[in-house]
This record gives sequence, structure tokens and C-alpha cells, in this order.
Amino acid sequence: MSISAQQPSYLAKLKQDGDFLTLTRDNEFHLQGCRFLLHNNTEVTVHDTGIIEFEPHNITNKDIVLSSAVHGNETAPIEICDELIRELITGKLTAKQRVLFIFGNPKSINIGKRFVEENLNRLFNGEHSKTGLGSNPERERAKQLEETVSDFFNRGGDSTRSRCHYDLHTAIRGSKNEKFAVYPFLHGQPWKKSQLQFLLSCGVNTVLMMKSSATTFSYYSSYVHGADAFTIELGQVKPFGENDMRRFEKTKATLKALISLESVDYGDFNADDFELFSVYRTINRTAESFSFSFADDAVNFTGFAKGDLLAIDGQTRYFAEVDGEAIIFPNADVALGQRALLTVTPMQVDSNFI
Ligand SMILES: O=C(O)CCC(=O)N[C@@H](CCC(=O)O)C(=O)O
Ligand SMILES: [Zn+2]
Repeated sequence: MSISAQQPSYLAKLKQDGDFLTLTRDNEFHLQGCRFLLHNNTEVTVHDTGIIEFEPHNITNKDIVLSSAVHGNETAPIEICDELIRELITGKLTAKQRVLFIFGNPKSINIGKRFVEENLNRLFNGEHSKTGLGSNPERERAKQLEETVSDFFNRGGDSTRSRCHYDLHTAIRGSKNEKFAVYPFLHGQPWKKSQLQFLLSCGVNTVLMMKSSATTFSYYSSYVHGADAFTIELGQVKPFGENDMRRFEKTKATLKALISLESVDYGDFNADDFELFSVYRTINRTAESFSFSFADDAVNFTGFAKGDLLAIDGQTRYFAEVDGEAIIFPNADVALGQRALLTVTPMQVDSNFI
């Protein structure tokens, strides 16, 4: 980002009301950057549309990335981040840690759709620049977001600092377990109980352990920057104004504490507090004719008996291979070659949790 010497015309209003979300929505593709100090000496940097950083004047030990609107119609996470940003700018909340907020896809917020041309959350980890398709705004945005996150973590300092990235989403379908997180593939590294405790404090007691690399934003931060990164599903997709914000109180309070305290105690780990799942397999859509055997309103975590038909992809029929194989993120409408379904089976805490 280039920050010009001349302060932008939006600055006085932004300082007064903290409404970075409206500013982002009014500038779908680009916003002049700027830097300013709050009364509490926090340095605020607007990097571009939808990208704002807070750097407190005190010594910090955490670098926190909070993203929302990677899918534009997933409004509850946007409303949560909007509130946190407003409170930081207006001084109601004081940052004690470095924090970078990202509204991923501003135009998709405005059209109320998951994406405009291409699913942004399939374009990370370099996928944005792979040959095949020409560029489009989502590919450019994925590249910019990777560069911004890299720059943010690198400026934070060495790897003794705690790096985290919570990518906030809501799911298309209802879910038996309303809130759940996806723990990206760690390539054999152990899963962290302290992160599960953080998630529990957010009201998230269900976690899926991925078994392979991905092109998602959370996998990128985990794999490339060693961050504790998760995709966090906070409920079901709803339009603005229709979210019951009482359902997000624990998440908001936990994020506020994370940002505004030097350290937070999330209590002792107790395996019984969690429902953990291991990804059993990923089913991609490869044919034009693709359908599921279950109803459009079948919820995430619905389990099937061994031998039950799950999906038909062209000539291929997929049957449940084990009793209790449960469906996550079924979506028959994805582009060819993309994930149409994840299935999971329960798992227990073992020695690979530290
Ligand atoms: O409900 C759905 O079908 C999708 C909800 C969603 O956007 N989930 C993320 C999960 C990303 C991950 O696997 O870490 C996505 O599909 O991008
Ligand atoms: Zn999403």
C-alpha cells in the first residue's frame, strides 16, 4: 500500500464513527490508504478497502488476524468485526495486541452473494496465480490478502510471538452442532489444546481436523506463517439484520479479550467439553450432473449408515463407507473440480494433542 502525505477526505468521519465497514462497502475495489493515531496512542493503518490494522503503543506478544466476508453473504461475522473495529477506533476498546482486520470480498457483501466470479476461499496458497484461468477481482484480492498477511506477520517480529488467524464464516446449511471450527492440516504437527480452549470460550465446542492441504485462507496462514489458524463457522448464513446477535455474545467477548488483554486464561482442558471429528474424505464434483441423496435441508453432521447412498457424480455413486459417516458442507452447486462434500467421523483426544 502507498500512503500519500495528504490525508483522505473520509478520515474525519472514520475517526468519529469508526464505520470502516460502510467505507469498505462504498469502495468495493480500492480505498486510499492512510495512517493515524488514536487518543490512546494506538496507530491505525488503513491498508486498502476492507483492510485495517491496529498497533498499540505498548509492547505486544500477539499478532492477530481476524477475517470475515471471505464469503460476502455470511453476515454475522461481518457484523461482529464491524463492532470490534468501531469500538477500537472510537476508543471504547483499547488494543493491547497487534490486530489486522480483513473484510475479504467487499463487492460480494454488496451483492449479498458468496462470491462474485470465483470462490475466494479456494484461491489461497498461490492458487490465485496458477495458470488456466485469466485473472479476476477475486484472484487479485487473494494475492493482495496473502501479501498483506505476510507483511503483517513479518513486521510483528520473530516466531516466539504468538500468531493467530481466525477466519470467521457462517454455513449455508443448518448444523447439528451450531458452531464448529475447521483445523487446517498441520502436516503431522500436534493440535493445540490451548487453541481448543480459546474456541470453547468462543462457544465453539466442535472441531474438524483436516487431513490434507487446501487453498483456504486459514490453511495459508497456518502453513505459510505457522499461525494458529482456523475457519470458524458461527451459525447459519442470514442476510444483514436477520442475525440473532445474542448467539454471538461469547464469540465477541472472547475476541475482545484476545485483542485488549496482555494474556487470557481459558481454563483447563477437559476432553469431555469437545466433539472432535476427523475428516474421512472429500468428494469433489467432477460431472455436470451431480446430486445428493439427501434433502436440501439436511443439516451438517447428519450421519449415515454404511452402504447408504450419499451422492451421484455423473456415473459415480458414493456410498457411506462406515457407520456414522457424517456430512459437512454439502453443496451440489460448486464449480467442476471443487469440493462438493466433506465427510467426517468422530475422533478422540490422543497423544497428538499438546
Ligand atoms: O456451508 C458451506 O457449505 C460452506 C461454509 C464455508 O464457507 N466453509 C468454508 C470452510 C473452509 C475450510 O474448509 O476451512 C469454505 O467452504 O470455504
Ligand atoms: Zn464461508
